[in-house]
Amino acid sequence: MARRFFVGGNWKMNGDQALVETLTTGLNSLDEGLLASRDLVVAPPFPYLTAVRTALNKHIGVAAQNLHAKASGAFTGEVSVGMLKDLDIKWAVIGHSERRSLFAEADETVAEKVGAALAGGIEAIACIGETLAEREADKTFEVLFRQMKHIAQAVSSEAAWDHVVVAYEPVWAIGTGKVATPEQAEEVHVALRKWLSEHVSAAVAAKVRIIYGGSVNAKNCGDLAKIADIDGFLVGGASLKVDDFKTICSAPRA
Ligand SMILES: O=C(CO)COP(=O)(O)O
Repeated sequence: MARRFFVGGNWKMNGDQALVETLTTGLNSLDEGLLASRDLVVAPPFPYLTAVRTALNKHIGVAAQNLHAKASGAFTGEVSVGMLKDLDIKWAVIGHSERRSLFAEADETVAEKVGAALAGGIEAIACIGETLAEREADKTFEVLFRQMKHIAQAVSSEAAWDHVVVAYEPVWAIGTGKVATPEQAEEVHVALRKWLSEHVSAAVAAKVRIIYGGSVNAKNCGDLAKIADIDGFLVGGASLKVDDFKTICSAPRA
């Protein structure tokens, strides 16, 4: 069965109430057939989650950009899975490279968060990606497979993989304007699927969505969306521009 195309918009620490209004109005005007056939998800900063959830058409999902693995307690500044569920937030971006590099999230922490999200009924957009130095040192696959291994250990069953989207975001392509070529992204996506087939199962490898993130924009999304192994996008900067993001959400497959 064809994997359902997924487009996520990660606002990062950007936006305000005016953007909430502009973006939600714009996305609500997308074609109903498109909304029914794809997963479109936006990840605003925590303070805007409820406003975005309330304003958006129910066919469009809302994601947190992070969560804490513990259910509650003395964790100042953190947000639990239960709180997200309470606000009707069904998705979370986990292990984004900015969390890993700027907030010292180790593979183990990312895995714990993925496990907590799945256990609590939140769909995980689990991010992996190599830095430029790692790519240049020929360590791309070593790094990606290590990150995947930790994530895979947190997914308790084949069925649980239905609630995981893997986002391949090469760090050198994030916010740099240097998009991976369709061939570079395809090479990695194919390798990740092979890894899943060998280390999890052929069924999981066939069904799990592997999306690409890193300088995706309204111009380059068309070529990337044609690649069979690219099941969608995680978009940063361009997700803040309503017309560009709508173009990306609508990018035709082959
Ligand atoms: O990090 C990203 C999405 O999570 C990608 O960001 P850019 O699209 O701004 O490169």
